[in-house]
Amino acid sequence: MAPEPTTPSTDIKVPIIWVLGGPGSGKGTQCEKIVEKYGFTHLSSGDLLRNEVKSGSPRGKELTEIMEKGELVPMDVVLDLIREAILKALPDSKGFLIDGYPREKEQGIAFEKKIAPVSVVLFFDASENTLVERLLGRAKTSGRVDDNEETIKKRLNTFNTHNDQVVEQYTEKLKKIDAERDTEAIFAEVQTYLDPLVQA
Ligand SMILES: Nc1ncnc2c1ncn2[C@@H]1O[C@H](COP(=O)(O)OP(=O)(O)O)[C@@H](O)[C@H]1O
Ligand SMILES: [Mg+2]
Repeated sequence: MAPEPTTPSTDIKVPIIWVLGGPGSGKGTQCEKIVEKYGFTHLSSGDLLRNEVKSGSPRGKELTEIMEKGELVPMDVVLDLIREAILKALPDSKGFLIDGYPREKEQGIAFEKKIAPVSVVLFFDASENTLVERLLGRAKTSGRVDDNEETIKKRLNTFNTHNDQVVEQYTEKLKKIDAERDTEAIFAEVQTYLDPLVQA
């Protein structure tokens, strides 16, 4: 394997899309549809973290404790995992969907500094009632340690504390999308933001 560059990978020419929204806002659902149409590489920070946990590494064990509390894991860990995954997929990728990252203002700044500038920020906006309802529905089948009522409340609280500061850094790039609607209506709007990125 080639050694990792120590400066931002200025050779990333494909679009980078951040997918933001509270837990249960439909990020994963929309990313699936985006992958199907655009063939982008989907990287969910949550999945990367959960895979690290499964690997049983010391880093994974530390993460389990934090995730069970519904808190945010240290920024460098997430960014390293995302960076490794991007570099690995880069040779064949048409673009990257970064699902659930950044969760904090500093994470966004660090990403653009260490990896590459973001092309578009999709923010799926839904009320707290909607989020809780959907997560309790997902809990029946997901098997996720954090899909229970107590942790859900903490995750929503964590999200609400940080998200405003994340999104207020972006103006033109930020696309705030009403995520209370059905999946197809949301995806129709999503396409209006992504189509321009892939036109020659
Ligand atoms: N637009 C929608 N309308 C109703 N339910 C939805 C919608 N989008 C997603 N869901 C459901 O809500 C739950 C959470 O969706 P998910 O995509 O996993 O959210 P996230 O990745 O943002 O946490 C899932 O059970 C999913 O099927
Ligand atoms: Mg998800």
